[in-house]
Amino acid sequence: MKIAILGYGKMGKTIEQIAINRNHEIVYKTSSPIEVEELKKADVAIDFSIPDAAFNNITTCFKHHIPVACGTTGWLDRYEEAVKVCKEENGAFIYGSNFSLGVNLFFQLNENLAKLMSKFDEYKVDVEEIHHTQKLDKPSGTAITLTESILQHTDNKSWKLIENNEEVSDKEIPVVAKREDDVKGTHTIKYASSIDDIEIKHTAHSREGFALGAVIAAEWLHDKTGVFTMKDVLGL
Ligand SMILES: NC(=O)C1=CN([C@@H]2O[C@H](COP(=O)(O)OP(=O)(O)OC[C@H]3O[C@@H](n4cnc5c(N)ncnc54)[C@H](OP(=O)(O)O)[C@@H]3O)[C@@H](O)[C@H]2O)C=CC1
Ligand SMILES: O=C(O)C1=N[C@H](C(=O)O)C[C@H](O)C1
Repeated sequence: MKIAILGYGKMGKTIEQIAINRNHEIVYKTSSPIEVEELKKADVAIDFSIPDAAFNNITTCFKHHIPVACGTTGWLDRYEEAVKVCKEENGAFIYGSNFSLGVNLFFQLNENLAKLMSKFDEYKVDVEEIHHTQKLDKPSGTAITLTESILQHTDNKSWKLIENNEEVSDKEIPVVAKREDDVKGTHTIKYASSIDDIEIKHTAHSREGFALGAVIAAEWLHDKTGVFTMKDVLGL
């Protein structure tokens, strides 16, 4: 496939290496607003840019009928708008807050655990994410996906970002975001009671899992139209 990489930063560069190893050709890579004539050389685009750029990048892809896999986080307030444009343009779109196989399995584990724990009021849940200090958004997209899934399966009503030990109400899930040197991405879900704690945790050791998942998603998407998630790609 001919691939356009929108956002040639830490992830864009890792994606380039993995795509080349899988015999794809990178026909366009940019860290600036899209030049349409360059984009049109591609069969598929992969966006790992910045929160302020993702919506324009992906809707430009829809308008020019280039399928797009987007991993950029921190722009999700415009997700429904993006889906609408995709449908109007008969485009192809997959958004994943986290493209790694391990995290997508962890999403399933989190959902199953939330269903089980919803029957036991004595346990209070919290979510913690740790990332490198260059990350622009907080909490991480992955932490938001995990928390939204817990909300769907429990009596909790909303979540709250905790930065300075803020209080939370009984029905709020605290989401703690920490920034430490070069941490690639660590997510922990903890159910705590006065007697014991139950925790599940995913630790990324490198960016390769995210990048491989994104390339696999782009391969899967490139001949389709519609709006998809990694559950569709992985058959979960
Ligand atoms: N879904 C997933 O699996 C994963 C998602 N992510 C997400 O991917 C995104 C990128 O992460 P990462 O690579 O670490 O970040 P980086 O900051 O390393 O890369 C972002 C790149 O986007 C560039 N950029 C700025 N404006 C535009 C624009 N208009 N169009 C295209 N590119 C632009 C930046 O350029 P400049 O530096 O010049 O501003 C930079 O090169 C983040 O939102 C992150 O949360 C990260 C890992 C996994
Ligand atoms: O910015 C990152 O690095 C990461 N961002 C994604 C997120 O916000 O969840 C995925 C991964 O954790 C790495």
